[in-house]
Amino acid sequence: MKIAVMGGDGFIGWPTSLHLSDAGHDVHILDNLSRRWIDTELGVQSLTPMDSIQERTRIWHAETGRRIHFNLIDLARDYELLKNWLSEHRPDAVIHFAEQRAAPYSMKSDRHKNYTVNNNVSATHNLLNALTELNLDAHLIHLGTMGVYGYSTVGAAIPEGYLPVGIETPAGETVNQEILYPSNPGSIYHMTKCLDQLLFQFYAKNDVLRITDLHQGIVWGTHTEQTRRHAQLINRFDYDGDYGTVLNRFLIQAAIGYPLTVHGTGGQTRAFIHIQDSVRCIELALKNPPARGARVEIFNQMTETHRVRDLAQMIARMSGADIAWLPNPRKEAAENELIVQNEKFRNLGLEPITLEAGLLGEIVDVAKKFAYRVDRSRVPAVSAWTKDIAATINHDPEGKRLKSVS
Ligand SMILES: O=c1ccn([C@@H]2O[C@H](COP(=O)(O)OP(=O)(O)O[C@H]3O[C@H](CS(=O)(=O)O)[C@@H](O)[C@H](O)[C@H]3O)[C@@H](O)[C@H]2O)c(=O)[nH]1
Repeated sequence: MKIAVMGGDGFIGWPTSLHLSDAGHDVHILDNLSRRWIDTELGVQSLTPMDSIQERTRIWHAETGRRIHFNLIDLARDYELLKNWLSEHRPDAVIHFAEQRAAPYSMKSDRHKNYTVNNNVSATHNLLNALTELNLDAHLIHLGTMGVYGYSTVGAAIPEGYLPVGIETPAGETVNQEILYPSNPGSIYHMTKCLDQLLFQFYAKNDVLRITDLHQGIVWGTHTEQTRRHAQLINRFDYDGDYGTVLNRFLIQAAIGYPLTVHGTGGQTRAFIHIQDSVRCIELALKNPPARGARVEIFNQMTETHRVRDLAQMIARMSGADIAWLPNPRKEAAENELIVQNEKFRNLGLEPITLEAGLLGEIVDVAKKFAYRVDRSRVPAVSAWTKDIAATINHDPEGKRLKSVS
């Protein structure tokens, strides 16, 4: 297949591009390199040393003989460029990662909120609009988030995208139907993914686009089979307070002797998936497109759920690290349960990498190896969800804002 990977220079886009190229597909990356600019804005860098995208694709070609093509295109701003590219190349599938994906970054300031909404919603809409205008029947796979469901569960399992409901008619009969699971975003970033869902629903109905939306949990790990092949193919690894996700942050914190930064009581339960399984799921989705005219196909792309404090305690036991119980910079439920249905990928043959089996290897491989590259001052998460919360947590130097360390 000819596949366009929008955002193919990012944390999941890059290993996905390699994985699909390795599987024999003709891969074309479209990316505006915004993650690299945001690193510069924030004054942080990936834990792992990353080469330019041109250099990465050159090494891939030297290693495998396969070409991955790179196009510097901004989906949100360069509509005509995007449309011209799609018109010329007419890909069989488009994988859409080209969005600002960090919740803390999206909450940093009014400017960051505007950027995240404008970038994410425009990128998604431009893509849908161009596919429709060009009459291009490419399967669109979008990387969505588990966060669209929210975390105020009532003890019931979260279905894969659609909720069966019974509505009573005036005649007293019950009409059964399935509706898109009610959105309940916890950040501006998550809100943009909820808006994406509506855009998909409309275009699938109105213009019979074939769309798959992957509601992914928190990704951990950094290597995939292909990124291990050469030092310069390595994936990025974010550890800073804005882009670092919880488990990868705990791993690097343990490696550098920094107390594990648990927000609040650590009672938040979240869904997780290893990066290797994430790229496998994307390939499975690619092989199983919805029919033309079908509703948006939705998968829950996660393999395990864990409570944040349980993860911290597990890593503390394994590594001897301390745990810091911090005031939570986010507005979120202090404690929640989370049960998620994920049978669709399991039925398609996914055999997940478990945390238990994979975790130690990740600590040794990546966190310890590159610990010397960490800037400790960039570890704290200082982006606050409200002005009131900001007043209580910001401007505290390392260590001083720890409520307690155990
Ligand atoms: O040092 C930290 C960092 C985070 N947390 C807590 O861990 C939980 C998860 O935070 P996270 O930063 O790992 O994940 P999140 O902000 O939800 O976003 C990440 O995970 C999402 C999937 S999900 O969480 O919505 O399932 C993806 O969509 C996003 O792109 C990705 O950045 C939150 O309760 C947070 O307060 C800590 O206790 N300590």
